[in-house]
Amino acid sequence: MQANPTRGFLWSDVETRTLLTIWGEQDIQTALDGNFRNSFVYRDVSRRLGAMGFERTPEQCRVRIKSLKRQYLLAKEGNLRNNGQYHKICKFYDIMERILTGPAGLDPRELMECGAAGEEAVDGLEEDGEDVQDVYSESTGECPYPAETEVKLEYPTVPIPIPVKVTVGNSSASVRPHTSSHSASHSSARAPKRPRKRRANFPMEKLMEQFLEQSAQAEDGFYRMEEQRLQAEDRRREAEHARELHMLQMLGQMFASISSSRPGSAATPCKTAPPPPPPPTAARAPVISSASLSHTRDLSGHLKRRSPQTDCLSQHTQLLSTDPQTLVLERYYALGSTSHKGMEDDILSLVKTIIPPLTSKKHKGQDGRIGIIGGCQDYTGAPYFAAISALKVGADLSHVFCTKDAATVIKSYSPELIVHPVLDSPNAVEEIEKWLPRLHGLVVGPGLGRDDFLLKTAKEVIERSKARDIPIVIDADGLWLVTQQPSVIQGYQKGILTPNFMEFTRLYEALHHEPMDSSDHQRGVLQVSAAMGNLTLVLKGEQDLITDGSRVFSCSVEGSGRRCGGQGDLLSGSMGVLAHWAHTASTAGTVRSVNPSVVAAFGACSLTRQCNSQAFQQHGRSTTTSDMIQEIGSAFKKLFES
Ligand SMILES: NC(=O)C1=CN([C@@H]2O[C@H](COP(=O)(O)OP(=O)(O)OC[C@H]3O[C@@H](n4cnc5c(N)ncnc54)[C@H](OP(=O)(O)O)[C@@H]3O)[C@@H](O)[C@H]2O)[C@@H](O)CC1
Ligand SMILES: Nc1ncnc2c1ncn2[C@@H]1O[C@H](COP(=O)(O)OP(=O)(O)OP(=O)(O)O)[C@@H](O)[C@H]1O
Repeated sequence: MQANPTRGFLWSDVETRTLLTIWGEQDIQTALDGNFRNSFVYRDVSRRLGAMGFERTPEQCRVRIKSLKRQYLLAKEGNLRNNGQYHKICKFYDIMERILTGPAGLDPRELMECGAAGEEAVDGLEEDGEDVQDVYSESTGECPYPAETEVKLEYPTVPIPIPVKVTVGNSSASVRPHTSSHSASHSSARAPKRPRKRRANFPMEKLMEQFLEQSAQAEDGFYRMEEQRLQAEDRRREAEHARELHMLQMLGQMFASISSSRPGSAATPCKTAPPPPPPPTAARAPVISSASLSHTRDLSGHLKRRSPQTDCLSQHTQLLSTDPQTLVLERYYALGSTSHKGMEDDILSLVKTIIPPLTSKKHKGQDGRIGIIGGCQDYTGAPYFAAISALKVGADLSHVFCTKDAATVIKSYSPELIVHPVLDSPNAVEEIEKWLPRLHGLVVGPGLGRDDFLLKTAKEVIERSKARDIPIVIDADGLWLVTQQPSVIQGYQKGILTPNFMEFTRLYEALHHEPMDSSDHQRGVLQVSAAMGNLTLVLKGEQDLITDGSRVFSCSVEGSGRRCGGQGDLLSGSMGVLAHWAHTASTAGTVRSVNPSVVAAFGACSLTRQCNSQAFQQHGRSTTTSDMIQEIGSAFKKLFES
């Protein structure tokens, strides 16, 4: 996804260039040309800009263009006079020049003669005070270049000062550059009429030029200060986050040492998972001294061969680790996948570190925009469950890309969802791709169905999302697609598969061409993950088994005996958000030595099970997925915010 580094009113160069490219398009220029009511055109500009990954309101686009035009006109003036300073005044001079003087563009002389106010008029919108020229021309009704305006006065012959009022914000200044008698006598004395004065000699123009230059400098200065303020704010937040992380790490160390000193804990027979086959791709962030590695360092630092038995001792060696996160996870592996309250608490504390703080400094969208690919005539509930769960977990916006006939139904379930009826349209991929730059996470499969065309579309969307480095959770019918064509997601480190037992069996058999040994799920998940290029995999069931091919984590937060359709959709929708948060935290260095996809998967499994438990306490046998969704808020708080 194209990052938008701009904040608030600051425009980055790349954003400005994108805006100019859009604004310079023939249809936009034609629509603007001579049109006084142009708000609809800027709505289109804003929409196109959005599609390129930059969120700006139509008004922001309009004001920015005005500002650029003002700089361009000023620079043009300088350029005409060959003082060579034009590029200093207008950074985007060349682009503006190309647009405004190109075959479809406006004649810049025309702009200079008449000012830009006409073209920039907008339905019912007030001027913003930014464009001094426009304000000037509006307040005086004159062209902003007074040298080009002939002033003809016949009476009186005594000198009368002509005040020129320049209004900026609340301040105004009266400038008396010349007197009427002076100009009147000059104009009447001349025969034949003198050619137009050179504008450079006209004091009013100089004044205006100076004024505009100063205002451009002030504007730049303001943006610079604002940028610095925001950077300082970022640094403060990062420091705060690092402090919190440090506290958590200390807690992790405490847990580790308590557990290792617990009588008999080191002697607990270890249920070790067998080492997985070597991963097909050079994998991920190092998961140090994993039990799956064939070597480890002993106390004296020598490399020695490791047997499965020595894994039982890893609780001791891990205490030497300098990285508390590694230390915590290492212990889980040593304990195998049996449910262990301490283990779950510890890994939940890692999940806590990826959750973005809620602050008033953020704007809508920053905590996540999630897309669900699914929803067809037969299945409208599944995509709804996934999308609403993403919102309830904390995503800011949730999009559903479904077939036409499913769209109205899904919309009617919830006004909170943004529903695109595009999945079965002939240009579905292009329609969806337009939104990809704005999405932070994708969930493919809930209610997708198995229609060939829809699966082909889903495949193409996965490919394009991978190219944009978007975390992708694949569930339900998306897994059907993966079973047919594993390469679609193989080796993609931001991919997570969430099969139920049935889906897992299909996948296993497709990859290994032999029946699965259903007595050893741990071995099975390690094999499938490794065959998929160390993809993160969640086998849902009585315990959810989570692996990235190097170790297996088990989530057995207490749920209930109630199974009903849609629980898996709640899981995949919430995982979409957590995956985005986890990868963001990983990029920021908050999650180290841990596969962020695994952290996200563990968080989503815990949350789903907690929701199930809470809903069951209230509704018992009649618990449905909707009841579980109602519990997301309090379950999240209980698990991750207490
Ligand atoms: N409200 C909605 O709109 C919902 C729509 N949904 C959507 O439906 C679509 C198809 O999904 P799916 O899960 O029904 O299809 P699939 O994987 O072929 O399973 C078929 C058969 O497999 C079996 N089976 C399943 N789980 C098993 C297990 N753990 N262990 C053992 N066996 C197991 C079981 O066989 P049975 O018990 O009947 O013999 C089951 O009948 C998909 O798009 C999904 O998103 C759902 O999200 C629900 C809510
Ligand atoms: N036997 C079980 N005991 C406890 N919890 C379970 C059990 N099976 C599933 N779950 C919980 O339900 C979640 C969803 O698993 P499930 O097998 O229902 O997925 P699914 O079949 O893909 O769901 P969907 O109906 O949405 O397609 C799991 O992550 C787990 O939390």
